[in-house]
This record gives sequence, structure tokens and C-alpha cells, in this order.
Amino acid sequence: MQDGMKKWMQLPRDVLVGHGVINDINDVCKDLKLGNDPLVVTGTTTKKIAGDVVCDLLSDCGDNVHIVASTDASMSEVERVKKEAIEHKASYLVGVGSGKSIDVAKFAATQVDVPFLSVPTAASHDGIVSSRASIRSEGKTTSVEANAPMAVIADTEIISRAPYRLLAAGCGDIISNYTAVKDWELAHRLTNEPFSEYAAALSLMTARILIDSADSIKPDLESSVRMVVKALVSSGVAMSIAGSSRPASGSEHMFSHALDMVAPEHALHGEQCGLGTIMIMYLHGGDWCRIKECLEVIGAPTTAEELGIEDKYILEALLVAHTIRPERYTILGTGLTPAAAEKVARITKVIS
Ligand SMILES: NC(=O)C1=CN([C@@H]2O[C@H](COP(=O)(O)OP(=O)(O)OC[C@H]3O[C@@H](n4cnc5c(N)ncnc54)[C@H](OP(=O)(O)O)[C@@H]3O)[C@@H](O)[C@H]2O)C=CC1
Ligand SMILES: O=C(CO)COP(=O)(O)O
Ligand SMILES: [Zn+2]
Repeated sequence: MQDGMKKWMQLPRDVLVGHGVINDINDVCKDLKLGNDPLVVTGTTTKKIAGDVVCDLLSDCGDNVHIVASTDASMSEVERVKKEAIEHKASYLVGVGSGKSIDVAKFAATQVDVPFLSVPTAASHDGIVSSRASIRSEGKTTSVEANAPMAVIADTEIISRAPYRLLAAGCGDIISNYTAVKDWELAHRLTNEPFSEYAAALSLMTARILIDSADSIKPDLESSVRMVVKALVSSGVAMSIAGSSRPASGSEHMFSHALDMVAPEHALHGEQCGLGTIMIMYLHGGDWCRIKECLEVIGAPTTAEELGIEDKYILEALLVAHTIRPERYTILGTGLTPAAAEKVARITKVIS
């Protein structure tokens, strides 16, 4: 089935971005009338960074708080969180942490039909606000429809203490909007796939602003975090407008999902998508050198070596990427030949 155009756009009602905004969580919950029985879904590292803080803040207000640490964004973790939510009669879920904790909380909340809050601890991906969840099942990652968070609380003080690598990955996820939209335009022209001018324009504008500001994105700067978080929110809104991840996920994302499958160790989602964007932009005949330069300026990986993945897995992922989501037409068409895969990876200096 092709990516259709949903008539129902789901967007968060409250979006808080700034220094110390985590302290406003009780006001947000009151504003949204979420009840007094939250289940906090967090990760093993991020529990200590913000999960416990969120629990303390909600308990101080008299809420009956439960917490669960999730390890990966898999269907089995979603089932485990759903069980906890039902057992504790959770009136809402709070996803505190990285992409995987937020996606698990988002999808579990959708399935048990309770509201969900997104509290990112890193600006590493644009799922912090979207109405999608990327969940792994049977060795494959699928983007599933989910309810958008009722609120996003992005505390730039917490996020600026995260390793810089996560912020640079978030930039890669945003820059990939360029090729995602090119693929979407191609599918619109060649297969008559529905296309949203507004979603595409918002997605491209977000990537352009980020690329134009690439040299001001630096470690230990809360202003950089603020800029990237705003871009991630904007990109997530583009996905909500489209009703699919089309404006922010094209063949560069299929390459990243393929790498997750074929490589023994994978890098961060945004790092893989950024590197994929260089190669896919080459295939589109676009300015791939500019993409590469921007990622270099930001400090994101632009070669297989920097990504920590052997050349052979890059080539394997390029060869199978078109099979990841066959219903989504992209520049990869029915697949690259081994010679074409090697050519794109060598010319763009992703492999040496
Ligand atoms: N739903 C959507 O629309 C989208 C979903 N995604 C998905 O999001 C995921 C990628 O998310 P991403 O965050 O890049 O990667 P991960 O979820 O893999 O998280 C990376 C690591 O960063 C750690 N971490 C997070 N915050 C901090 C911090 N402040 N300090 C120290 N460590 C920290 C996490 O700890 P811990 O172990 O505690 O979690 C985790 O170990 C993928 O599964 C991807 O498919 C991506 C884009 C859009
Ligand atoms: O990562 C995403 C957008 O940045 C979501 O895309 P997917 O639909 O490929 O999971
Ligand atoms: Zn992404």
C-alpha cells in the first residue's frame, strides 16, 4: 500500500523548550487533566539523568507514580510496558529518555489508550514529537502509527549535558529531510503518490535553517541544543501533517534501517541517516558535497570508518535498502547493482 494522506493531523498541545522546563511537568499534567497515576518509561542510563527526577517531581505533587526501564524499541518491550500500565491502572505514560524509550512509551500508550508525554534527554531524533513510533519486530524496524504526545517537555539544560554525539546525530536526522523530500517528489511524479506541499515545505525549511546554521552548532552550548530541538519539533510536525514519516524518511532512512539489520554493531540512527543522505543525494544528482561538508562542520560521521562500521556492511545495506519498505518508492527503485553501490560509496568517500 502506498503512503496515503491522512485527514487527521495530530499535534502536541503543549510544547515546552527551555532551561529547567522539566520543573513545569506538574503544571503541564494539571493543564492537560491527565489524572494522578503516571507510568514513567525510561532507559537504564536516562533513568538516573531524568527518569528519577520526573518521578520525584510527580510524587511531590501527590501522584501515584510507577517507573519502568526499557532496554530497546521492540514489540516485546512494548508488551511489557503495556502490562505494567494495565497492572498499575496508569492514567497516562511519560517517555523519558532517548528515541527508544520515547517510542516504546508512545506506542504502548496508544495501545492501552491513555495520553502520553514526551520528555527527551537528547536531541538525537525527530520522534520526540511525531505521531509515529519505530518499533523492531522479527528483526525488522517498522514505523507504526501512534498517538502524538499530548505534550513535549524538552529541557535544554538536561539535553545540553548529553554527549555531543547525540546532538550531532539529531542534525543528521534533520539533514536527511533533503533526500526524503526528493524521494517523495519522485514517487509523486512517477507513481502518483499523494504529496503534501505543506509537509514537504516545512521539512525542507527545517533542514535548510539547520544547514545554514551548521557552524554555530557546537558542544556545550545550550543555544545549539535549542536550535536542534526546535528543528526536531518542526520535522516531527511535518510528519504529523503528512500522516506518515514520508517528509523525514526516504531511502537514506531505508539504508539506515538496512544497516541495523546487516551490521553486527550499529551506530546512532541520526548518524546513519546523515551518512546515507550523502550517498542518496549523489544518486539524486544533488549537491552531496554540501551535505558532507555540513555534517563535517557539525562533527557528525561522514565515512564508514567514523561510523565504526566496516565498508562491506555499508555496501550490503545499500544493496538491500530498497527491500526494507517496498511500498515506499524512492530513487533506489528496484535496487542498485553491486557495481553501482560501490561507485556511490567510493565517489562520496564513504568507503575508501
Ligand atoms: N518515532 C519516530 O518518528 C522516530 C523514531 N526514531 C527512533 O529513535 C531511535 C533513535 O533514537 P536515539 O536517541 O538516537 O538512540 P537510542 O534510543 O538508541 O539512544 C542512544 C543512547 O543514548 C543514551 N542517552 C540518551 N540521553 C542521554 C543523556 N542525556 N546522557 C547520556 N546518555 C543518554 C541512551 O540511554 P538509555 O539506554 O537510558 O536509553 C541510549 O543508550 C531509533 O530506534 C529510531 O528508529 C528516530 C526518528 C524518528
Ligand atoms: O526516523 C524517522 C524520521 O526521522 C521515522 O522514520 P521511519 O518511518 O523510517 O521509522
Ligand atoms: Zn529519522
